[in-house]
Amino acid sequence: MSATIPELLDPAGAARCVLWRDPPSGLSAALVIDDLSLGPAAGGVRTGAYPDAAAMIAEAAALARAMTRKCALAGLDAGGAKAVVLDHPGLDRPAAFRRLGRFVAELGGIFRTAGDLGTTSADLAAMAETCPYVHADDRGLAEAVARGMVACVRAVARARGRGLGGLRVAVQGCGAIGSAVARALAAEGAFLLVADVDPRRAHDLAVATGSHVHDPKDILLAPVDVLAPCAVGGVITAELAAALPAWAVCGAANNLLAGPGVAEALRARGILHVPDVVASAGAVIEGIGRSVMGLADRGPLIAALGATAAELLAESAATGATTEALADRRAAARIAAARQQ
Ligand SMILES: NC(=O)c1ccc[n+]([C@@H]2O[C@H](COP(=O)([O-])OP(=O)(O)OC[C@H]3O[C@@H](n4cnc5c(N)ncnc54)[C@H](O)[C@@H]3O)[C@@H](O)[C@H]2O)c1
Repeated sequence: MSATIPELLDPAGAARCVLWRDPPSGLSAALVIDDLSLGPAAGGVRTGAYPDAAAMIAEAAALARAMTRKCALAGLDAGGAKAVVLDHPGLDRPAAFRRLGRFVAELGGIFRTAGDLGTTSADLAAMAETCPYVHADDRGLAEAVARGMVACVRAVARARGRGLGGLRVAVQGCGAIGSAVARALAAEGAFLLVADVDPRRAHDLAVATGSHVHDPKDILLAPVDVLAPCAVGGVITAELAAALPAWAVCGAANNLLAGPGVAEALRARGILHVPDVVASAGAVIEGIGRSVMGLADRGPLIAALGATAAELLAESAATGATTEALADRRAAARIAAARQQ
């Protein structure tokens, strides 16, 4: 990748990028702060293998942009950010995450963080030893995502005159989020197929929820009502959108559409789509609602995600615009209003 750092960030936004290195622990990390118009920037720490620094920054920038939209849509006093940590054989995880915590603490609270794909509970606990701006209760955050997802899946079901009982849902990914989502949907009587590239995780979740394990290679094409991708992003491509048996897509994986034309491909086929910036917002509502906004009860904001999903679906049906475009417009309007104050 030969792009410069400014080219990797959102050209319309006021993004900042910080690179951190700590040779003794093997830490290499990038932070992108996308927007601070509504308050401190919120976003998790993702840990993964990246070919180079440009790839890390590009991923952080795309995820930070999505966090800005997510916070704005959820009514939070927060902007968006994302940190990514390079996973490699020389990474001393406890030392690296303690060091990362100190780096984040130096920012004085403009970046509020938690877990994300590939970052473990132990990593977060190590980070929280050195940083007061880490929400280390990843289980509580996953349960908050699950509550928001249930509200959004209920909204798509209602749009088809259905309830959650007997609804067939395919859940891709049985990690922190996929597990919590599957448990919550199973408790509401949904019929679940679950899949993970780690067969043990899928098996354990299926046993715990009374659901069925599906082959991870074709879970996206499973003959279900609702597809719920809860693993990696970019899984809904234009080709998949053309072939999808499900009549709705509602997943918590961040940036789950592979490109800008995919939302329209789904809409053109009549597939109901809840943008992941709405469906997955439970965690950031829980974290920011408590630590920044001082809300004793974050439940109403999480429940409101279902109402937002229903409004976007209804507006999309009435206007022909995609739910993704409508969500973008709402988020941009709230941020523009805040910038004028
Ligand atoms: N953790 C949070 O608070 C949070 C909040 C909102 C959104 N999200 C998003 O939810 C998604 C999952 O995050 P998580 O925290 O559960 O991560 P995780 O690392 O705990 O779990 C991810 C799971 O997906 C599996 N997986 C990876 N690729 C797969 C594939 N191709 N097919 C099937 N399974 C696959 C992994 O084996 C793992 O079990 C991510 O996109 C993340 O950005 C996370």
